[in-house]
Amino acid sequence: MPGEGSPIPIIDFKRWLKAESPKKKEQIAQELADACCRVGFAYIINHGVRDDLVQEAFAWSRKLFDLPMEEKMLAPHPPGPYIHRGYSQPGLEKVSQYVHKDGADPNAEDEELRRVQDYKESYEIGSEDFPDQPNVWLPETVLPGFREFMLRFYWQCFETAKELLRAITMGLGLSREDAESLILRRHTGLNNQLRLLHYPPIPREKLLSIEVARMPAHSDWGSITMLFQDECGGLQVEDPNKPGIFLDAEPIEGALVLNVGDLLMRWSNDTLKSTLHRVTLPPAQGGKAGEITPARYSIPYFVSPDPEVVVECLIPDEPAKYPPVVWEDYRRLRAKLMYPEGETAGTSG
Ligand SMILES: O=C(O)CCC(=O)C(=O)O
Ligand SMILES: [Fe+2]
Repeated sequence: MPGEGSPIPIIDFKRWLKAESPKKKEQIAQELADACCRVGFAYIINHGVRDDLVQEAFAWSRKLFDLPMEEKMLAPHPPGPYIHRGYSQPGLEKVSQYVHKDGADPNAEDEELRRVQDYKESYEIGSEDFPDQPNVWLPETVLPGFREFMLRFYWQCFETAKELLRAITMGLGLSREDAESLILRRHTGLNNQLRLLHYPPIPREKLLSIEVARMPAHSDWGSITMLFQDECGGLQVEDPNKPGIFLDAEPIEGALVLNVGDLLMRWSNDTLKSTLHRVTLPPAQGGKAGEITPARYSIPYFVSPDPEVVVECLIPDEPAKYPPVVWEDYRRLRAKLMYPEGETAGTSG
């Protein structure tokens, strides 16, 4: 069975959602927090997002990316890195762990980073109640029902996200009251991001020779990420015991992949790990010359606090490893080189 022997633990979240006693809840919370401390990643089964909704989300995603380019371009990602919504065609977004250096020329840094393009396309969706990041929708006639479904899915995912956040923070030792006031209340759902991702088929050699990438190694920036992936495979997670070595995080039917982002790492003073991960060749392929790697679809849901929230060490009696940071400032710092400054979808790639 995929996942067997993997250092990424499989957690049955029904044991939290349907726990008969606070003691049982505590147990599962500790298991989850332990996975987040050791690996930063866990497979979550019985997570509470209904399977028919997940399947429908993938069906919509396929429909969206199957549209002709001119139609997808009716919902273009706005110019520059700071508003992250709408459609990005292959080559527009460049994922990396690189952070803009003060005083450096961002154009030169950007050119260097973009030598290897990410061969993927994406569509980003947020809540409708957040004017700083307005959604960019396709005209309803192009994909009738898409908008309504995606917003419903967004809020469904948030229900599970809140429970996961609750369990992780209580597993870390926070009282229920502290978990609510310090973490949950700062995550109203306003500022999450639902991302549809499509990695088109590509000759294996192009990925092997790093002529192009699917998604290079990076940590996620926010609090937690819930990832739904199709059966293709290709997600890899850095081995917690061997830096630089990446392990396959093979898809497990019905499971979502949970990972800790930079903010929970900072809040917990590095107790919780924000682990590097990437998307590359799927495992166990024949490797014949000219072989084409199949298309891959994935749907991450990034959970973040509200923009003005200050993130600082919550662990008592420990010297803070990171200075306090406002989430929106940190997001901008990480976003700066992901999209060419001032360039809009359609003028790149
Ligand atoms: O496509 C995937 O499986 C991973 C996506 C991811 O890591 C991201 O978008 O941050
Ligand atoms: Fe990621």
